[in-house]
Amino acid sequence: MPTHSEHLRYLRLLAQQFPTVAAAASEIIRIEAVLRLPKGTEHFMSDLHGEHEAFVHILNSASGVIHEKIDTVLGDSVSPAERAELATLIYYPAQKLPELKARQTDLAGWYRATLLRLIELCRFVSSKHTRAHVRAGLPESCAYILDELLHAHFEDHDKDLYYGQIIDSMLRHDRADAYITRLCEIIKWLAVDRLHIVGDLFDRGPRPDRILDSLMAHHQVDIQWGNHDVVWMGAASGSPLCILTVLKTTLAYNNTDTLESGYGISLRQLERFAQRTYGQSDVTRWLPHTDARNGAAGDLTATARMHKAVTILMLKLESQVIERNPDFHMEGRDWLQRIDWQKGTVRCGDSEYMLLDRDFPTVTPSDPAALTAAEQQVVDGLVRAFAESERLQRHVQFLYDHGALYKICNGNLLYHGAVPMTQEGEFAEHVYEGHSWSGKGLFDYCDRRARQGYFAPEGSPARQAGQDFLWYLWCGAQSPLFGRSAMTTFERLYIADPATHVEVKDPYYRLIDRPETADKILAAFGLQGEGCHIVNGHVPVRAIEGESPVKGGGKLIIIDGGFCRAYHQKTGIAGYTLVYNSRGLILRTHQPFESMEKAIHEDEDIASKSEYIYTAPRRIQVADTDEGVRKRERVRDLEALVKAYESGLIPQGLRV
Ligand SMILES: O=P(O)(O)OC[C@H]1O[C@](O)(COP(=O)(O)O)[C@@H](O)[C@@H]1O
Ligand SMILES: [Mn+2]
Repeated sequence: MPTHSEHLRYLRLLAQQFPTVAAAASEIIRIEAVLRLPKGTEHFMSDLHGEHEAFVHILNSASGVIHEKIDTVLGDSVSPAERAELATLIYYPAQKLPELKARQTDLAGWYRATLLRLIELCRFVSSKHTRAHVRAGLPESCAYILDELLHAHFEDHDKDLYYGQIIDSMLRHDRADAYITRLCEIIKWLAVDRLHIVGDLFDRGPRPDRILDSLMAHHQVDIQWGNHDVVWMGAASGSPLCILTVLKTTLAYNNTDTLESGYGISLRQLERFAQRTYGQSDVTRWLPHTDARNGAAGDLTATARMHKAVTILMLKLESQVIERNPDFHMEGRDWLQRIDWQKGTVRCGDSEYMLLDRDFPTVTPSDPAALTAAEQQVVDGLVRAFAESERLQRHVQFLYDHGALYKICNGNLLYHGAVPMTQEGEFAEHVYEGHSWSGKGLFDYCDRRARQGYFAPEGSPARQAGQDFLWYLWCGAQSPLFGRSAMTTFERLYIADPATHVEVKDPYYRLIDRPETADKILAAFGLQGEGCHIVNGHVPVRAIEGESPVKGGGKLIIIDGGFCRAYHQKTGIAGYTLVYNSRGLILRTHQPFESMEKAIHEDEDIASKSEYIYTAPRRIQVADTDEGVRKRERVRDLEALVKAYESGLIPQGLRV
């Protein structure tokens, strides 16, 4: 609670902005009007995994929201094919506009019809917003005309004539393309207020860097980090182990483009080292995943050699990190210390297994975690290249600025992985740095440690500890971003017995089938009530086996977007996204996306099914949202200011 004098000081500051009773009162009236508007639409996606084309399509189409608006506004008077064409134009104006223009025999007529349709649509999507909000988002060059088009009244004059005149003059001055493009952008902007990304932007798919560029251009986005994101954040922070881990996945998916073209990180030095060291080795086991083997045979062999080189480097650095972090309790996964170099076997759990690859030319058995001089050089070069990639640094800075381990927004709790639990359904306790953490406390602790890896002073022990923790968040058994017993990368590469490949899910994933688990988690994060839900990513939903993404009696939804092509066979469906508008929470089920090429030229949209999983008892207003809480506080302050004016405590018209 502020003291009386602090409060007065604050009111005097507010008085600078609203110097009279009239000014303060009209601001109160304006805010109260906004509070009664319907809540803006939120759009949720997760597990994008570098599939930028599918991501851009879902983003542009707002998971089908745009198409629905078109259907509502234009209805049956316009054919389905023309509506689909208009939808494509809105999604991809730069690519679709030239194509459509080239096809017209009466171009002026087409311009008129298209502009009129876009204006109608724009008026419809702007109806939930105040005029000031819409005006603030209009590009300066077109602001005046667009404001006129969107807000003109036609009580006493002819709308068609008025629009007709404006459009004619746009055509005469060759401005129609610019206005069409602007209108398309505004429709997308107004249709979705806020975008939530529930983790895993990186890995497997080709261009996560392009996804990040799109997100950075978005008007309002937040990110809940996934395990694949934190390891890239660790890599950009300068953690050698995180760098090798992201390289391992990148090479296994033959995605060197992400690094070389996307981030300007050259793999030449690594490639030469791999050629020198493993040139004579059989690297068949190290070839990229079968569905990622596009490229010449020679290139694939070079990739396989690099894959092997980084894996062995990764194992060495894992050994070092595990040793210096007893808190992680990962000694059982310190593989290089568990190998019998003479016999060529490894101890996994209580059993001994033959190694499938016994070729370790860079390992000294007495000190297996030590890097050779040549390996150290490769690692140093990579650390420098990651640090010097400006684009990667910009992207990771953005992930820190707009991201967190979890988010609470308008009654919903969003996180990527799991809240670690005991078999009995209690929040599991974990001791780090001598303190025990669980539930929300564990999430807050992990968030702090993740930031430490990037923000603690260069070269400090705190920074290294934070980076080690970023790696733990990627694969640790108690990491809320991972939620599995172990990441069995080593076992899959080196041990034939498939029983060792199993990753056991945290009890959380069983317990979320019960409604009380979701309620317990929500309560721990300070949320309760009908409208509160948990939005979770991370695990592909096996729709093919009848699994539903809606758990906990409807309180928890797993929305792995299923963008990852490599997983389509497992899920039998592309995935899920969520839309939360003023009427409730809508689950969208999407079929796989073919390509942007097809979407643009054949108007092929992603087929989606949509179902309400929560219907609000009445239309949700801005007043019911987090923004509404802030606005109501503002109203209270302004009312106090009015009182202060009326009682003479603060003189009106005061300027300092
Ligand atoms: O299928 P891939 O790409 O080889 O990777 C498998 C690994 O990915 C993981 O599933 C983690 O990735 P997700 O966060 O996307 O689930 C690990 O549990 C597993 O070891
Ligand atoms: Mn994940």
